[in-house]
Amino acid sequence: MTKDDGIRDMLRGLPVFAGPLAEFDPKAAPAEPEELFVDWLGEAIEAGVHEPHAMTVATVDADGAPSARILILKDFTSEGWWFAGTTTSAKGRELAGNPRAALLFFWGAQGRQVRIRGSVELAGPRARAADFTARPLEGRVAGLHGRQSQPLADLADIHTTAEGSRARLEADPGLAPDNWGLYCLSATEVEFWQADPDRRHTRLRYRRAHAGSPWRSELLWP
Ligand SMILES: Cc1cc2nc3c(=O)[nH]c(=O)nc-3n(C[C@H](O)[C@H](O)[C@H](O)COP(=O)(O)O)c2cc1C
Repeated sequence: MTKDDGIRDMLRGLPVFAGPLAEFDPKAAPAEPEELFVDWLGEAIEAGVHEPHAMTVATVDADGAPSARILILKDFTSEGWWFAGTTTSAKGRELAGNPRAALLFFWGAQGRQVRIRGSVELAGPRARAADFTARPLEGRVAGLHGRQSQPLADLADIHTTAEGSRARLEADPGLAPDNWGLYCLSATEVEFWQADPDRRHTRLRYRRAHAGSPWRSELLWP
């Protein structure tokens, strides 16, 4: 047996949909996906899912090449799903060039994923600064440099920069980097996926032409 065979066997031996899984009756689903998202998020929190507000955010670069990373969901309002990071990071540059993204929530213990697609808008300067200043001190210390996604010459630079940032924030707690970005994704497509131990998974997709138009939903083959 080669080393590769060992990895394949290990992977194929891992359980999936081990449960106990959540249940989902699409016939009882609300007319709008926002309500169902809030229900599922609440159930993930209640079930003790680790970081249930962490989501994969996928963007594309100027060549159409996709890129994905985990971000924290900062808010969910009638406008959409909010997240934050710097406007000069890879994701910030990609969103400036193509303001569309996909979000993915995976709540594995319940056998659930929610897939969201839509357009993204950058909030205005006051909302962006307010988002930064509302962060816990450690988050502000870590983010004040505004150099997210730039090459780092030496690990020690993180510590010296953090010490400098802490001193600046202690002197002026209202400081925020100019390139702090707060983004809102307005969805045109939201799909709820519920695993079934017998692999008869349930998929319910909502779509609408644009924000403000009515949602239509349909079941999909798993
Ligand atoms: C659990 C978790 C939460 C994260 N939350 C954020 C976040 O809210 N904002 C952020 O900019 N990066 C966050 N990150 C780091 C990103 O995944 C990523 O490394 C960073 O945003 C740079 O990505 P980019 O180079 O594609 O712009 C988080 C990472 C993890 C694992």
